[in-house]
Amino acid sequence: MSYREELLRLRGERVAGESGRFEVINPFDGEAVGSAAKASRAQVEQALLYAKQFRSTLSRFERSEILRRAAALLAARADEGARLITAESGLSLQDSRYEIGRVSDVLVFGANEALRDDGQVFACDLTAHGRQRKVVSMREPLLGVIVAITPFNHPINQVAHKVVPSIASNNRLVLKPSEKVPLSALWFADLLYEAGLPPAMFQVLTGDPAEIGEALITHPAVELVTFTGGVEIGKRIARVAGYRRTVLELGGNDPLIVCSDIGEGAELDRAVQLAAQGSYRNSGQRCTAVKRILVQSSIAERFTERLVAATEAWTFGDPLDERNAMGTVIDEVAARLLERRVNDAQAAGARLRCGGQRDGAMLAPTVLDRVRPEMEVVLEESFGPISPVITFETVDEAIALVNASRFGLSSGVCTNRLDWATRFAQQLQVGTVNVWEVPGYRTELTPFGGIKDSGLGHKEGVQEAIKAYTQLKTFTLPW
Ligand SMILES: NC(=O)c1ccc[n+]([C@@H]2O[C@H](COP(=O)([O-])OP(=O)(O)OC[C@H]3O[C@@H](n4cnc5c(N)ncnc54)[C@H](O)[C@@H]3O)[C@@H](O)[C@H]2O)c1
Repeated sequence: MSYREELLRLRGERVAGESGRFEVINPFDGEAVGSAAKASRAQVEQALLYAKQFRSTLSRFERSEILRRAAALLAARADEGARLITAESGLSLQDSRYEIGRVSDVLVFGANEALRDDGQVFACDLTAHGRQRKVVSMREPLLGVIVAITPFNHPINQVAHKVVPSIASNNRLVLKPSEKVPLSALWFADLLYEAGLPPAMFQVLTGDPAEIGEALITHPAVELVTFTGGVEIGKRIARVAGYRRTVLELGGNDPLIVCSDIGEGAELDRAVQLAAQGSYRNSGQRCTAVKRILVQSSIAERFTERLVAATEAWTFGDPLDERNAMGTVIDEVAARLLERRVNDAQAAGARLRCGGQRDGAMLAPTVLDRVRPEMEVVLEESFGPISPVITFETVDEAIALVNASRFGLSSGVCTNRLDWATRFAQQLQVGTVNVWEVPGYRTELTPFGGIKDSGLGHKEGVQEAIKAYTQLKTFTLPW
């Protein structure tokens, strides 16, 4: 892949950053993939004012067509997009291709939702003091600008989940993508412009978050800040955002709970596959990756043996090699942190069953058992390919273990007992309970998001994001 020298997407033009440039490094081989512009605070102001003065008059049909054309362009360039994601993130091509498929779904759902008017008509003669009137509800785009800030772990899909609902609802959005993976966000922006998107509806500012972060969050033109990323930055945004809407999608520490009623036959293998996929796909860097595996003690040893076999069969290495299921984590600093947590857990009594080796930003898929809840590897979000196995005796204990976490994003449950599945669904303090699926299972359309430190309960997913990006106005009529 040739070196990409990128510019801002500002006021409908490609513009150099007033604060210089930064390099984007391939985490696998340490080579520079390209460089991106550092926007200045003055350029943040320019972008926001340009967006603020623009009011889109695109019809539902026109917005839907832009998104459909973008989906067609993406399909035609899927390989190019996947290779760019892999080059700047170290994710395997298998993972990157999967991500492109998800982005396509976001575009298609966005195109469909753009055509859907969810306005309601309410009769008013429903009570003794009612009257012969009607209340009609309708959605309008925000008056102010949307600012979106995205993390590194799904370089294009995180961006798609912000901008597609914004286009579908006729808003204007300014994006600051992760400085670790800015190139694929800019590539995706160009694809949307080519599909006919007016540039004022989507601008991209790359740069140093320490320099431009606060300006993006506090400028008076900004009505909504939508952020996906870690808890620390998310809470900081909540503190400084002031009187404006925020949507915060933060970290997770999701469990896969494996109950003994499934036995030790084929269903145990199914649970093992879910554990491995949930832990290692996307290099374990999903907010909803399996970060703790809770196994009922009577089947724990058989489960762990088979998980070790599945983990040793998980291919990893050069992300561009199509045979490898897994590439690197985002950088060596992240890999070293994971390695240290694995070592600390061992020192505190956990047993390393396989993996644990690190080479640069590459951490081998790793299974630990005899893990206790107070070990850092499970107490904190460990954003990488680690399967820590914790045992439990009763359903009550499993629920208490999950709920003791400060996170509350999603969960997966392997049981065939409806009474247990129902208890988990009712009592786990999380945004999602997936029975016989990984915690990360979702469609791009459906509501998604966490509680506690994982978020304030505002949901994403194309449909919910459109709700967050609009104001619901009512008008009443005398009939
Ligand atoms: N809940 C979800 O939907 C979801 C999805 C994916 C990832 N995540 C979380 O994201 C995290 C990993 O991503 P990350 O390491 O890129 O997260 P991060 O919090 O380090 O960075 C996220 C974004 O915030 C920006 N940022 C940093 N400092 C800022 C500041 N002072 N002001 C404004 N913006 C600032 C970064 O540049 C980046 O664009 C994990 O915790 C993961 O769980 C959550």
